[in-house]
Amino acid sequence: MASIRIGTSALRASVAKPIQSAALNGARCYSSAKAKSLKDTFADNLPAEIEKVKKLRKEHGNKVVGEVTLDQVYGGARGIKSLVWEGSVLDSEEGIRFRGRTIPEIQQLLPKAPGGEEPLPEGLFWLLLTGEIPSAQQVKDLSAEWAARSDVPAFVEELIDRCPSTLHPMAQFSLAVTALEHESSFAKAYAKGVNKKEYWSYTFEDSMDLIAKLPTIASKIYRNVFKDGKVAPIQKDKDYSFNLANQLGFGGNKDFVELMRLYLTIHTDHEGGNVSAHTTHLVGSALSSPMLSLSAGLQGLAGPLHGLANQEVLNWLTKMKQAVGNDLTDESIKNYLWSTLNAGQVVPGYGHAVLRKTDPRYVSQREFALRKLPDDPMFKLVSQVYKIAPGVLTEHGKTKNPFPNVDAHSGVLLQYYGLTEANYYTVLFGVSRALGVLPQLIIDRALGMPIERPKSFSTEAYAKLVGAKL
Ligand SMILES: CC(=O)SCCNC(=O)CCNC(=O)[C@H](O)C(C)(C)COP(=O)(O)OP(=O)(O)OC[C@H]1O[C@@H](n2cnc3c(N)ncnc32)[C@H](O)[C@@H]1OP(=O)(O)O
Ligand SMILES: O=C([O-])CC(=O)C(=O)O
Repeated sequence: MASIRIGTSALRASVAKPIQSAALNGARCYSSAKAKSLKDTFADNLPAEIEKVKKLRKEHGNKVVGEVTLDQVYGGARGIKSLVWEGSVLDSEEGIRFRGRTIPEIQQLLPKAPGGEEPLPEGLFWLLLTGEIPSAQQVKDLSAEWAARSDVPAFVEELIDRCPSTLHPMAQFSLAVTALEHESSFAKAYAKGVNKKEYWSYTFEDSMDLIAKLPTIASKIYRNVFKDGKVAPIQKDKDYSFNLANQLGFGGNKDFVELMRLYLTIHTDHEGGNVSAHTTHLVGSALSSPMLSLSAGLQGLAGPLHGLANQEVLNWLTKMKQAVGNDLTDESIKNYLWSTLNAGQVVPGYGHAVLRKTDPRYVSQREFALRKLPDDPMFKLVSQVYKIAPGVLTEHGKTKNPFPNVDAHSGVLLQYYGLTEANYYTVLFGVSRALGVLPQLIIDRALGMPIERPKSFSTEAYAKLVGAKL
């Protein structure tokens, strides 16, 4: 015990100093007099976290954690244990746990807005980064801090204004996030030759700035492409989800604001292997700034097998209604599912690389719908598809998971409140995903994680490896 304490305090000294010097170097700190700030909380916990990993590796570093088959190599690395992700772990049957907590648990535990029912995503960001449930005051301070950092540089707004409205919102989003590189304190500090031990502090500052600016950027894209181009200013005394809802033009609807709080909370993190999280981590491992790393992750999220599936689901449902007309019987839905499969297409919103049961994120959205929009015809259609699709997909016999994922439900909630433009939906997913992948980037830098570089072989080389003749 004593020796761990000595080790920890020595580490604490070596980490604490650079934090101070980072602050002196101009890295911003908005710590509250009332409650311990997020940065201080993370910094105080860091020496013990570093020590934990050091000890684990020292004592067990040479233990085998898995073996890899040739099928896994050709099968999208499914199931290969090769990443470290602290924020969440995904169980194939149970679904996601954020720092050990299920979605219903975080709905209970995380602070809510006054009069609100859903957790504030600020709280989940705190939990993902520190492993601790923040107090209501800490979450309030974080909302205020993000609001204070929300100004978007004029050239980024102009860049968005210059995009043709036919450029997909996700391409505009990742473009704008890439352009924020101009503001990166990490990139500037690195260029000046900052000490490795200070990387995390600048990564933290960049991540906070980046997250703070996303509602204005996301809303600018929405308002430019679909409305009058005007975006309301951030209200400094309001929470992140209220501001996003308000800037999109839906701030007057309390239920939509609540939906945003739920939506931004549940879409954050899904362990490290999904395309957006893994890409952000991979690009970040080259010490690219948080802006460039997140932008890369967003570009992965924009693929139809990943986050873009939420737009595909609503489009698919709309096409089904057009094809089938008002006769939405179980039989006609079944036939439509088969026509999708027989055309060699996937049923969007169904299946998953890891999950083998209904996604608990789907369940939490369904519960929201049952409370707020039980009679909406699109919700009823989604529910009817939920009854039929698993059976059809099972009979089809290809997918390992015939149940719905998060994307099967999100669009139907948004369209109910008037956000009907499906090809915008993944931008909202991206705002939330930033809150999940950036904590890990900060942790990666704090733990000094190395550049990622797995081994590849040619088919000939693999054949040789397994003793096959081609
Ligand atoms: C936030 C998220 O990213 S959640 C996922 C969002 N994506 C979607 O909803 C798109 C539809 N779903 C899919 O395409 C897949 O289920 C994925 C991409 C999510 C997972 O892919 P995999 O892990 O490869 O799934 P799985 O191992 O079950 O695939 C086996 C076969 O079933 C097919 N399959 C999987 N899901 C579906 C589906 N929903 N509809 C039709 N076929 C499917 C695969 O295309 C694959 O076919 P192939 O052998 O001809 O290549
Ligand atoms: O885990 C995955 O592969 C995809 C997913 O659901 C997510 O990233 O949210």
